Amino acid sequence: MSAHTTADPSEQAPGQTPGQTPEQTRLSTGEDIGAWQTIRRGLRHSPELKDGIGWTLTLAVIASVGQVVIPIALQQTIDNGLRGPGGPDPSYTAWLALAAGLALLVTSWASYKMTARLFSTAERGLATLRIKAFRHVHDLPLLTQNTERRGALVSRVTSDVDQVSQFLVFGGLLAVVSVGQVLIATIVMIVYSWQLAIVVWVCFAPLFLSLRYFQRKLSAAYGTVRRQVGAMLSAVSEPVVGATVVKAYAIEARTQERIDVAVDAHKAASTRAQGFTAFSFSLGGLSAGLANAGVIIVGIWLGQGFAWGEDITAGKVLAFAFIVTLFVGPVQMGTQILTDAQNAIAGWRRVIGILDTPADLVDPGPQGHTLPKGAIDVRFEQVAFAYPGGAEVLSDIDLAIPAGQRVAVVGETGSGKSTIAKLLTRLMDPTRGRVLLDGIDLREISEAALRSSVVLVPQEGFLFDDTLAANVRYGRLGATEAEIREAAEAIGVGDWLDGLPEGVETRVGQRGESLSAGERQLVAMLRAQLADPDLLVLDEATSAVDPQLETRIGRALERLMSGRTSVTIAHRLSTAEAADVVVVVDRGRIVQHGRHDELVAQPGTPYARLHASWIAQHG
Ligand SMILES: Nc1ncnc2c1ncn2[C@@H]1O[C@H](COP(=O)(O)OP(=O)(O)OP(=O)(O)O)[C@@H](O)[C@H]1O
Repeated sequence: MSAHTTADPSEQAPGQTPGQTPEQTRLSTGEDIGAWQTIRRGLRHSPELKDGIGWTLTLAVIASVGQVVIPIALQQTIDNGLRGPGGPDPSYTAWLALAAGLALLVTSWASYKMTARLFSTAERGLATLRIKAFRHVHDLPLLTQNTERRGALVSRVTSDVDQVSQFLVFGGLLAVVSVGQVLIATIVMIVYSWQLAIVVWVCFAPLFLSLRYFQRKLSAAYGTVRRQVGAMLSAVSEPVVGATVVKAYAIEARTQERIDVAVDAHKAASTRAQGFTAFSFSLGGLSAGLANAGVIIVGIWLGQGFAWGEDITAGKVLAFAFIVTLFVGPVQMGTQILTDAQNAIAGWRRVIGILDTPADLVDPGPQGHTLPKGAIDVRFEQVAFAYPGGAEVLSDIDLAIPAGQRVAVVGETGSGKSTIAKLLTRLMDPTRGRVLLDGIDLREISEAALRSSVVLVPQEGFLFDDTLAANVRYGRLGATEAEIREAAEAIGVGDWLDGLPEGVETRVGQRGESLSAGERQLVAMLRAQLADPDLLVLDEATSAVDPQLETRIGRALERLMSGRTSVTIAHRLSTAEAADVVVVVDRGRIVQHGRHDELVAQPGTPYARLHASWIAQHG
């Protein structure tokens, strides 16, 4: 199969640094979704986030109201308990202290409950979002998945969701409490002295007025930060996946350079975003300082009866100083929340972007056709295919394969053989024409029926880090050990299984590294045999294995194909020789079709040339 099929696009774009946005991505970036729309849609995707919100808000209000108990108690103690008309009143002061203590207990309990609830709701809601996004990634056609760098894709369902979670737990909590505190602090300030309340609000006005501006700046800045996190993860994960190549070619320095560029790009984006935060935070500090000074100066002025004839008490001025801190804290925190919110929204957008990307290989579902059991006949009718943004790589493909026939597809590298296999197994749909199985257009066959009747055995079947049995069961979930054995006997690999240290329970290691290349092929065949397809599409492995194993693989293949229609992308002369029909593909077109001996007898044709080169290589 061509390297393009599974290669990461970033590997194909040497000029592109990891810090750059991969422009070829076909996954929606979500960047055109507005902030409010993101929140609305995010909540729709994770309805759990709204569960019990009423009670959580009530707890938040209790927690906020409790905050003003101290300044009010202080004012009452000073003005009525200590400096009351009849002198100090200890029992009144004691009652006040008791009431304040009780209020504080309730406030702390409410605050604890609210935090716990926010934590669990946020985690539940976001777990759903993560699962949904990940499922959708599975539904996306391979072609779309492969346009996004893997690290970036992973970051969308991991670190991007984490940002949302962090914000919802901490920022969301603080936002609720802060708004409550500002409102209550304002009410209490107005009750105590509307003039001092105006002083405080005037000092904070510039900050409030500039919030919208900062929000826009921060939104853009954090959009870049989230993108760079994805780029950084791909830059790091790629060399880990390709560690063998990195080591074999001693390209650690170049790889490190790519990582350094990605890390630098991320640092630059983060620093820029935090610059805005620092500025708005300082503006908050400045406003707070001004408000404190203003309250004391104007308070004393009013207290001395210099202005508006107000008679403000010492208790009120002191209470005011406390209330200003209640007001300042949340407002300053607000700027931090704004920052977190922008980071979270940028992350949320990218997750929603995944969900927005259409799964363009539409599954007709239960309404779709199923295929009757038994060997399948295949027809390509005027099929053409172009990869997105590229020229046609297959044109005018007409091919009829009767049920049970064994077909070998041959051609030069890059001629389009693997593309035919991908169309036949509906990993992609043709840009023109139709592919029919038993006379039914592939697009009308339900995905479940298709996958149970048609199996693709790729050149390098991916093995998961698990036991051999678990890997083979991807062919038929729930297959018993006896069924696995039966399948192994059917393709003649039972004795090989017995020879493994722990039989079917032998662990295969990451990507099957504990097995040899040839053994991995046997596992792939066993998996296919267990799946029991009616149409088998094989991309013949090119890796050379020892002659004994080669014979065993050949025999297993032979048995695997028997009684089924099979289409093999052949790289070996022996496979073409053994096939009922050989199809020769040249530059995206079928140029020859017939039995091996007929074709080889046509000198000067592409098949004759291929044949000559096989003979030259293998004698
Ligand atoms: N994902 C892709 N995106 C863009 N072009 C692609 C992609 N995959 C393959 N191609 C192009 O399509 C053409 C046919 O590729 P294909 O993989 O079908 O060839 P092949 O005959 O199977 O080659 P090989 O024998 O080397 O595996 C080639 O020109 C290739 O560059």
